[in-house]
Amino acid sequence: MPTLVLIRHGATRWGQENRFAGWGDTPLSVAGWTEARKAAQTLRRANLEFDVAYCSRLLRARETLEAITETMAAETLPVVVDWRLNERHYGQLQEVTRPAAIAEHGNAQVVAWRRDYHAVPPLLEDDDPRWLEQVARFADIDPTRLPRGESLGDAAARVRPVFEEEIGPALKAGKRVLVVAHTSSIRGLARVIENLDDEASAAFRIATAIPRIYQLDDDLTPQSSQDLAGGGRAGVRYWANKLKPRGLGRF
Ligand SMILES: O=C(O)[C@H](O)COP(=O)(O)O
Repeated sequence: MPTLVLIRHGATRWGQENRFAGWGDTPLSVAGWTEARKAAQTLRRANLEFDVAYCSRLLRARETLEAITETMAAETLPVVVDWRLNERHYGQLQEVTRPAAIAEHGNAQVVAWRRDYHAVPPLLEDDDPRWLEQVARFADIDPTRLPRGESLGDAAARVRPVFEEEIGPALKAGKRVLVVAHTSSIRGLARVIENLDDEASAAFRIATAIPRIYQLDDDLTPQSSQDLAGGGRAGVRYWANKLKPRGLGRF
């Protein structure tokens, strides 16, 4: 039975400061490194091993994967780094603290930008230093393909082909797959895997550095999902979710 594990990166420095991160390249905080290593220990205790890892190109995801492979003594794990697994692009909100954004735009607007599936935050403009830095950081990608700000739906549409063209075929080929990404790129993957509608997609949440394990059938229809919380002496604790049949929304 194909097994897929999704992990959101560990806590970050900007997260500590309550800043919108998006495509901004904030590193893990000390706590983030610690929780990423704990996630790896939890995976080891659950006897999970991988044949390939897919990772976003943002530093916080790559550092999380580094912590996991070091802790699991799996440094030779093949890794595919794909910018399409990056976080949803937060446009002009990137680096701004949530309180500052609310002070400028009002709470209702900020809530809509965060959780309305189709709301697009203000886009980065050509002369914005954040855009210029992004174009330099992704110099190998045609800049017309790079987002300047995305809705949750835009990000999900960007992520979908990574599942359909890369992760799905790897699973069908019998590979055990680990994905290290972000709230909204994982939201996009969960939308495909669990067949979520817009409302359920927008409501989707995943905690930092808590592995989510899907058991899939050979058609990649999920049979169960589990959030693997820390172990301690009691051993690994699972929160198992019985998935409803496709089309009935999120369990
Ligand atoms: O990009 C970010 O800052 C977060 O990963 C997601 O932020 P949100 O929960 O405010 O959408």
